[in-house]
Amino acid sequence: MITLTNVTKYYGTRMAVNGVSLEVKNGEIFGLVGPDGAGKTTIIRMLAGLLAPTSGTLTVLGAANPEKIKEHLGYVPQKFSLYGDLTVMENIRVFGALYGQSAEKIDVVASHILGFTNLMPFKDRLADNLSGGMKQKLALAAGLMHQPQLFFLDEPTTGVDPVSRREFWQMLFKLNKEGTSIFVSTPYMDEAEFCTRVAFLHNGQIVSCDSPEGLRQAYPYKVLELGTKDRDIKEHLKKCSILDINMFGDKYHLVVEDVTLATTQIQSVLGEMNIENITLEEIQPTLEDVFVALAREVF
Ligand SMILES: Nc1ncnc2c1ncn2[C@@H]1O[C@H](COP(=O)(O)OP(=O)(O)OP(=O)(O)O)[C@@H](O)[C@H]1O
Repeated sequence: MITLTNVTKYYGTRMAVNGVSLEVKNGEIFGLVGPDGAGKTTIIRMLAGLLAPTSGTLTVLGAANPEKIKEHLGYVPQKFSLYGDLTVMENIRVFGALYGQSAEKIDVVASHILGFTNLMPFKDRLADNLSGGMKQKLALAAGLMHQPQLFFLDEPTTGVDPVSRREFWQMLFKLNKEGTSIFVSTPYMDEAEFCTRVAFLHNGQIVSCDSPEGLRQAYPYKVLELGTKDRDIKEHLKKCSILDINMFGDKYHLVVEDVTLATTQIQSVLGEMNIENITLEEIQPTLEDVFVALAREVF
């Protein structure tokens, strides 16, 4: 469905994408995950036919130039422009018309898509008056008006609240189940869990690419989760056999090689300091743990 072979992209002298090769299969929800500036937008724009690689080759739905098959591609850019002074339905109709569909077809597809995205009750609301999450849903709806086979979404949930993010992903699952392949970029590690496969991008390079389960299995360490109200924990645990300490919500994830040794050391240190009411248990590494470790190796 998508292949990239040794694709590099420069903007002037700045290298944004550095020798990326990957393959995405029909039916996937493929996630491109990485921090700001990693090169996610550049890759998506090349795949959507809006930018040409500086070197390397790519194919999308078998075409070497995605521009030629754009009627089969959907693309929701990071900053999607809706018409703020038009209603939800009017926006949808405009995007349908842009793709050259007849008025009758637009009405049929619009009803389906507004139902699908739960936007029907808001069809007469001005786009400017929608919440951030609803604006993103409208962007998705607009991008679906020509019923693409392959859908590119560039950070569709950035700046959207956690509940709306979940709803948005439910929609992507539904869309995928109906047969649309999805290529989505996100800076949120928790969203990587929702993808069939994930490529972690760092400084324009793919550092790792696998299923969430595969990425977790390749993780070479163990993770202990420590719950404590103490906020100087890094300082206290300096002498323990811990490779890295990262905060996750109100807990700490301690990266260790030997769970038994580290547990004994941590309990002893915290006991000596009279730090009480702690919880300490080994947990499955999250993808965030995996990516933090990968990023550390790269830095
Ligand atoms: N038009 C441009 N001219 C020059 N440099 C650019 C241009 N667009 C992007 N870059 C640079 O290329 C690199 C990759 O940018 P890109 O937008 O693809 O990353 P990203 O992962 O999508 O990040 P973000 O979420 O911040 O957009 C960055 O260093 C960025 O500053």
